[in-house]
Formats: sequence, structure tokens, C-alpha cells
Amino acid sequence: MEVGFLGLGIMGKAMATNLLRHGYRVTVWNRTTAKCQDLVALGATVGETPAAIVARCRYTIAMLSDPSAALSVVFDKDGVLEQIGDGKGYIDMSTVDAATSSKISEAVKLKGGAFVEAPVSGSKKPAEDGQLVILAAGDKKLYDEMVPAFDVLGKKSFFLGEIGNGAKMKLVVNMIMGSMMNSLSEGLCLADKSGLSPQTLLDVLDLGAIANPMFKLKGPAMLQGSYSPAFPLKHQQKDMRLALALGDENAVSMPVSAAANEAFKKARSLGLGDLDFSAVYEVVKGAGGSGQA
Ligand SMILES: NC(=O)C1=CN([C@@H]2O[C@H](COP(=O)(O)OP(=O)(O)OC[C@H]3O[C@@H](n4cnc5c(N)ncnc54)[C@H](OP(=O)(O)O)[C@@H]3O)[C@@H](O)[C@H]2O)C=CC1
Ligand SMILES: O=CC(=O)O
Repeated sequence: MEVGFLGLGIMGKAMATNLLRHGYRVTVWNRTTAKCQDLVALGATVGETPAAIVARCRYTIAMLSDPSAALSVVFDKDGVLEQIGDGKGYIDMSTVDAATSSKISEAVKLKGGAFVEAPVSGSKKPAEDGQLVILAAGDKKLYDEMVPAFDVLGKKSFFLGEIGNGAKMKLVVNMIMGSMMNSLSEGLCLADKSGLSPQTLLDVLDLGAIANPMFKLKGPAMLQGSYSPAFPLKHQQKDMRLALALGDENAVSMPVSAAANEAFKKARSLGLGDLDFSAVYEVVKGAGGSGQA
């Protein structure tokens, strides 16, 4: 099966690599062309533009940073829309809001193509290991056709119905994750400032009812001040922002998430946006260290 792949960032590179390793023929495009080279070494072909990829491939997957990138790759010159049509499927796995997804879906359908949104839960390592959780919605026939590829990329796919439901589910999940990361950061700080060992706190957490893979994976690195990006902080803040907008639309009060978003915004303003989202710990530590008891 031949698949086009747009966007070779942290996630896209790992996902396209998995498809190649499982025997898919993959044609890749990335805005910064140099990032295609590692994939070419693994057997990928390079397409010159998103439109050229869609012209060549029956199915094209995108994994792009945010709503503006997702829209640009579809609607701009040499974009997906120029070549999408009957018999072609477009699958956007980026984390965006439901309105962005709906706009893309409507445009693709108007041209006779099929569209599935399929954001993923799981970071760089799950992407490398084919262990993502796929939150799909939209055209059910296209979804069914994509299941073999989703099975390569992930450990479980959910089909959530109409367009927008995948985007919303992903935003709810990441809103919870962002709040949890802030809570962990505050806990590590409080342990430290009150004379406890933060490492012992991690050990205690790991044995109790709130043990989770994120605390286990990120906690020790945070204590080392090591924030090599698996999930860039700027993307986590984008997800908090979009989740809060979903809360606005639905009149859901989310003070915990709003506070977490402020911490991520502060981290971005300090130039930490390209680090892992766990770098929000630096902001919390800074606040805790202000000496205002
Ligand atoms: N990293 C993670 O742990 C996870 C991320 N996600 C989501 O997946 C998506 C990708 O994340 P990730 O791979 O980490 O992000 P990266 O920042 O590593 O990659 C972003 C990709 O988007 C491309 N891009 C950005 N702006 C544009 C634009 N205007 N036009 C065309 N291409 C553009 C980049 O191209 P270029 O190389 O030229 O900059 C790059 O290929 C995001 O929506 C993120 O929220 C979901 C689950 C986990
Ligand atoms: O979106 C990030 C993730 O880890 O999932």
C-alpha cells in the first residue's frame, strides 16, 4: 500500500518510519525539506509539495503542529485541495480544534475526497514503538480502509463518529495531562521546599492509586532539569488553549486547566516552548522560589 505523509516533526518522522518498516511505500513531504533525508535513507520517496503527494498517493496522512499549519497545507497554493478528489483519502492526525477539522473535512468532501481526523494520544516513544492511541472520526469507509495502517501506528483505534469528536476527545485528554503535569510540578516543589526528598515522593506516588506512566517517565528527568523534547511545551500550551476554548463553547468552568494554561504560557514567554512540556516545572520552581511565604 502506498501512503503519502505530510509533516516529519517528532511524531511524523516516527510514524512514517513505522509505516516503512512494515512494508508500506511512503512518499513524504516536509516544509523543511532537509528533514526528509532520514526517511529517504529508509526507503521513502520525496514529494515536492502536498499537492504532488496527493496526486501520487491514494491515501495521505498529515501530522502537523497546529491549526494554522493544518489549514495551510490543505488550502494554500500547492496544497492538498489542489489534487484531492474521487477515490482519494486525507487523514489528518495533528492535534487541532473541531472547527479546523470541520473546515478541512468540508473542503475535501466538496472536491469528492474522503476525510478522517485521527489525532493520537501517546508521545515520541509510543510513536516509535507503534503504541499510539488513535482517536478517529469522520468518513467511516475511509477509517475502515485505514485500520491496517492504524494498527501499525497504534495499539488501539477508536472510531468516535462525526467529525470533531476525535479533535474534542484529544483536547480533553491533553487538558487533563497538562493539569496533571502542573500538579506534579507543584508536588515536587512542595516536597523539596518542605524538606522532603522529591525522588522519594516519586517512589511513593509510583506505588499508590495515582501512579501513572507520565509521572514515572517524566519525574526523574524533571529532577535532573532534563527537558529533551518528546512533546514540545508550545504544543501542550496550544492544546490547553484549544481545550479552554471548547470549555467556553460549552460553558464548562475549568479553573484548574486555566491555571495550568497560565503556567504553560509563562514557560513559553521564558523561551521554554521548544523544550518538553515537563519544563513547566521550571516555572513552578521559579514561583515557589520567590520567597513570598
Ligand atoms: N510530540 C508529541 O508527543 C505529540 C504531539 N502530538 C501532536 O502532533 C502534532 C505534531 O507534533 P510534533 O511532531 O511533536 O511537532 P513538531 O513541532 O516536532 O513538528 C511539527 C511539524 O509541523 C510542520 N509545520 C509547522 N508549521 C507548518 C506550516 N505552516 N506549514 C507546513 N508545515 C508546518 C513542521 O515542519 P518543519 O519541520 O518545517 O518545521 C513539522 O513537520 C501536533 O499537533 C502535536 O500537538 C500528538 C501527540 C503526541
Ligand atoms: O499529545 C501528547 C501526548 O503525549 O499524547
